[in-house]
Formats: sequence, C-alpha cells, structure tokens
Amino acid sequence: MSTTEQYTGAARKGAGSDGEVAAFRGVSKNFGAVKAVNDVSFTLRPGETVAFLGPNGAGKSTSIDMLLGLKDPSAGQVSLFGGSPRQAIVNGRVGVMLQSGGLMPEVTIRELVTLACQVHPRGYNVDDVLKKAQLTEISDRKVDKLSGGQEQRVRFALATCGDSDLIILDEPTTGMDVSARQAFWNVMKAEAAQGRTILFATHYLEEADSVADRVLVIHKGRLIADGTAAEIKARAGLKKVTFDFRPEDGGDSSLLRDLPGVNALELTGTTVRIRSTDSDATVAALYRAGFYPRGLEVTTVGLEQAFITITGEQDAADDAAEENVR
Ligand SMILES: Nc1ncnc2c1ncn2[C@@H]1O[C@H](COP(=O)(O)OP(=O)(O)OP(=O)(O)O)[C@@H](O)[C@H]1O
Repeated sequence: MSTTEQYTGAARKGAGSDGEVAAFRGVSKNFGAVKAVNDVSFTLRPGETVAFLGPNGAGKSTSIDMLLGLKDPSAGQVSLFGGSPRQAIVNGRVGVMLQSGGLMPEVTIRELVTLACQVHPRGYNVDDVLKKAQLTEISDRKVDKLSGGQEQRVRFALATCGDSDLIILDEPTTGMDVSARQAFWNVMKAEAAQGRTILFATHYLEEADSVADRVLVIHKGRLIADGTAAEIKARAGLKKVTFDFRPEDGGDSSLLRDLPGVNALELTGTTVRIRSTDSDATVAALYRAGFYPRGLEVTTVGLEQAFITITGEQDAADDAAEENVR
C-alpha cells in the first residue's frame, strides 16, 4: 500500500484516537476582560463537514487559532487526534486556510505551492494542486500582485496541498466570485467524500446549509447550538406560512397580525407571508377567521432566519439575566 492509500477512504476513518479528530473540552480564552471563548466543548468526528457560525466577534477565529495551536487556551483542553494541535500539524494531518496573513511576497504562485507540497509530509503533485484551485493559468504571477479572490484561491491551494485528515477553513470563500466559489465547494465535497473532516467558519449561511452536515453556532464566546442545519432550523421553532389572499374570498387582512403564533407579517400584492411560532394554530385560526387561503404553503424558515432567531433569543436571555443581577 502506498503512503497515500494508507490515508484515504475508510482507512482514514479510524485515524483519530477513539475516532475523535478534534476536541474542545471546557475551553475558554480571555483577552484581558474580554471572554473571547467561554467554556466551549465539542468533538469533531471523522468524515464530518462542520460549519462554524457566529456573528462578528463571536469567537470563531480565536477558537480556530486554538485548534491550530496558534493560541493557548486560558482554561480547558484542546486536542487534535488525541494529541496536541502542534504535533498534529507537524505530522501533516491538518490543512489550513486562514482569513489573512502572510502569503510570502516576491515569489510566484507556483513557487509557493511547490514549497508547500514539498514541506507537507504527504504532499501532492504541484500541477494537480494548482489545477484544483484554478490557478494553473496564473501560476507564474507573484503572490503579492493578486486580487482578493485570487489570493483566496492560493490559500485554498495551500490548505489542500497534501493528504491531510482535517481541513480547517476560516471564511474560505470571502472575495471569491460565483464560479470560484462553486469550484471550491466541489473540491471540498470531494475531499470530504474521501473521509476527511472539514471545519469551516463562514458568514454565508446558505453555504453552511447546503454543504455542512453539522453546524456549530457560537455567540459571545459561548456555543449556543450544535446540530444539523435542519435541527437548528427546527429549534428556532419558526415556520413560514405563505398564501394568496383575495378579499373577495373572505377574511379581513387587518386581522392577520393578531392571529396566534404570528411573529412577522408581510403582504405584497395578493401574497401573504407570515413567520409563525405555531403554524398549526396560525393556519387553523385563518380558517376560523373566515379566510380562504389559496395555494397555502407551510415551510421551515431558512438557516439565516433561524440563526438570527437563536442569537436574538440568547441576547434577550442575557439581558434578562443582567436585569436580575441589578
Ligand atoms: N488579540 C486580541 N486581543 C484582544 N481582543 C481580541 C484579540 N483577538 C480577538 N479579540 C476579541 O475576541 C473576540 C472574538 O474575536 P474573534 O476574532 O475570535 O471573532 P470572530 O467570530 O472570528 O469574528 P469575525 O466574524 O468578525 O471574524 C472579539 O471581541 C475580539 O475583539
């Protein structure tokens, strides 16, 4: 068996200690009075694609830095493959794409990627890596003369230059155009299909919804949700009730806002869109109030709305707790 074969597919799945790729156990990180990460625990398992979501300043980059051994936790333990993050990185088990920071200036893309492939203990062929990141045609350009999206593709190439078991991506598609973004996720899906674990931080919730099989939500340093996108949407407890309203069918539109469960209402032309915390009660009350809702649809809200709801709920709970202390 070649070195590459040893680490691909099913063989990779047994890779970590106890099948554990990464673990945060009661991890906190303080910067003076700022609790950037506050008592966070989670485990990443082999083959998972995990989205790491949170508003600006939530603690995503700080958590990723600790996962990579770039920052030490103030409390708790971080482990990769049952050992220290630094050891996992030295062993080439982690591919990384960070938001910013040093792309070596004065070298060409090809020279930089070649170096990365040589340094990685299980580095790939340079031309394959360049092709995968759509960099072949511009590989002779200097890395300090690139557009933002091109720079991101170079970082992507560096993260996938060898056969790593875990790929960590901090806001990987920021600045990429639609086709680069699509190509990026196609490659990532192929990487995941080979049993690799992928953790990515993003503000693009539709990407998280379509790519991730698990979503972690961090807010003000605390992990406030951990589940599939469907579970997180269900947890937000909101449904979208949409129908066509025609006054001649019956019902008085001024009554809509007062129906049970209605959290938000939008009436555009003849289309009514309701966000409801109890769609069954809303729909039953619609009929009772004499409406004849044509083309009635009840659907789950998107991940974006669910994210806004659960982070908003957390803010409200924090405000209430603060009020009680006063
Ligand atoms: N070196 C530092 N010194 C002081 N405070 C810091 C430092 N690094 C981060 N912070 C603070 O810690 C908190 C978490 O920051 P972090 O960069 O981890 O958030 P993030 O979720 O990655 O945000 P974004 O989505 O904006 O990139 C913020 O309040 C930030 O200001």
